[in-house]
Amino acid sequence: MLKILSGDQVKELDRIHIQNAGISSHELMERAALSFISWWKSMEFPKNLPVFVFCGAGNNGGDGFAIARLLFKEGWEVQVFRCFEEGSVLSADAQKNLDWVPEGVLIYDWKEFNSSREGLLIDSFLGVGLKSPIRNSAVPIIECMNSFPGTKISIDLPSGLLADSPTFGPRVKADFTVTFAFPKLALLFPENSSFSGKMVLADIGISESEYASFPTSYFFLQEKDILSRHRVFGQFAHKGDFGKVALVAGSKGKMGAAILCSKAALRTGSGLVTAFVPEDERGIIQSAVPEVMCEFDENTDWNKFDALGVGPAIGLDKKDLLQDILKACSKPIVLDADAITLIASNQDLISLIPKNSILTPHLGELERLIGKSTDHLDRLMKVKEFCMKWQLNLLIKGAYSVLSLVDGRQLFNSSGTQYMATAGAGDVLTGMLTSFLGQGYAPENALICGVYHHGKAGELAGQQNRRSTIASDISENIGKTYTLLNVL
Ligand SMILES: NC(=O)C1=CN([C@@H]2O[C@H](COP(=O)(O)OP(=O)(O)OC[C@H]3O[C@@H](n4cnc5c(N)ncnc54)[C@H](O)[C@@H]3O)[C@@H](O)[C@H]2O)[C@@H](O)CC1
Ligand SMILES: Nc1ncnc2c1ncn2[C@@H]1O[C@H](COP(=O)(O)OP(=O)(O)O)[C@@H](O)[C@H]1O
Ligand SMILES: [K+]
Repeated sequence: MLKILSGDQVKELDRIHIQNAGISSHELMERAALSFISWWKSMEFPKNLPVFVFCGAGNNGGDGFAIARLLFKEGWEVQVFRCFEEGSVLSADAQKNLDWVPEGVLIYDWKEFNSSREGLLIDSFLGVGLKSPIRNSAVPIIECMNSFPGTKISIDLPSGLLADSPTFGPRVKADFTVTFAFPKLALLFPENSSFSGKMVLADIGISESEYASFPTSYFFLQEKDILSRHRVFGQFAHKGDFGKVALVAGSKGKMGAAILCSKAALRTGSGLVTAFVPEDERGIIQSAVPEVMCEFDENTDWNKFDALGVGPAIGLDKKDLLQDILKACSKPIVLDADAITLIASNQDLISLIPKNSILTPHLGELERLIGKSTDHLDRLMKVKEFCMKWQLNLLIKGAYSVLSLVDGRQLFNSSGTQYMATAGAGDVLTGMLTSFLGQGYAPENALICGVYHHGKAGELAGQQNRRSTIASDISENIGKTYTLLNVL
């Protein structure tokens, strides 16, 4: 799994790679520029537009000079805007790339930029080299770039954004950020999304083994990490092997939650799914999902199930039931929605939750559970502490959902789309996670597979339906994610 390093560790990573690959730092910069160009080509920007490249004096600027040269070679009209005084000392690789800027590319001072011209703007002013809030002299340069209404693409980081700590000063508001080697932590924070735009990860040929010596608790979960986490079932498998799960969900007026999570559990592959619902409401779910069985007796033996998912729309009057379930269960379970709100307001319940269980709060539920956070970094630290203290897994839901594990690792999920921000998407996830647990997956693998496939199913649903996507569409696409990832 790809490690997310801090901005400070980039130089050391480069040094290791340069040594291993037997290339120069300048060649590595060229690779970064070439990787950017291959993304650029995939975007099919209109060729009649000129490209304005803002370059700083460090290696981020060096990337910009190299990109300017390569785009010019591809036939684009390119202009470079210098974000430093003429005669300044540049980093060695930036100077070399400045020297290589072809004659057809005109170089101007940033103050000469006319922001009302149509074009495409590339921001390679400041990258991970920025360690403190930007100097006053740099503020107008960022304001100048932000005054440009067209598409802005930041290289590695939007200039002004600190790589891994909260930023308060001005920063470029990019439409895209093409970041090299690994996602810089700040690009994954919700509060920075209006600055980073869409993040694009550009490979520059550094292998994961070269990250081995770096300590970090942050990881980026990608498609290549998923298949090996799945269990393989043989030709003679029977429905018992695929697990018997129960979902405690739904209440009068909110039976949809029970339908969504039970159906998602079936679609994820559970052999037998029981919905534990109010008896008076059973007709709704039994006609909507005939494959699902129902139970109503609160004194049932909860341990007869291979896995339990508890919480979607059960109502906040179900504290006693929740407490009974937590006391009775010996195996890890999935807790979502109202179950989390109940636990948040009855914190003595936390110690009853079976170790290694999975909690899936959205930001509102999380705040009820662990209190307010000043920013996402603070939130990550608080959640990590919570998970390690109680030996629980917790998912912070949203774009780049964070899978916070019992041992302190925090994995940022790369699948998903804004079209999943729709009622019941979380209920579908609860069904999926419960299903994987019931199929005998270790909680960590159930969480990884559940969250990744949920996001992928959401992407497929979103491609077909865009903003008309509803939670049922996510469920209907779970099967396609198995085909896509070649899960048997
Ligand atoms: N492995 C990688 O990730 C690679 C990274 N490369 C690039 O190299 C960049 C890092 O380069 P550098 O370490 O030279 O750093 P940067 O180019 O990000 O920043 C250094 C520049 O920032 C200015 N600066 C520093 N603090 C400032 C402040 N408080 N206010 C205003 N200006 C300030 C300095 O004067 C200097 O001009 C990356 O972001 C990336 O773009 C690529 O060239 C090659 C491979
Ligand atoms: N912008 C987004 N990008 C990616 N995933 C998202 C986004 N918004 C929501 N999601 C996902 O959709 C699900 C929503 O869950 P939740 O908020 O519990 O919804 P509900 O309570 O309506 O079921 C989560 O898995 C979340 O990660
Ligand atoms: K930049």
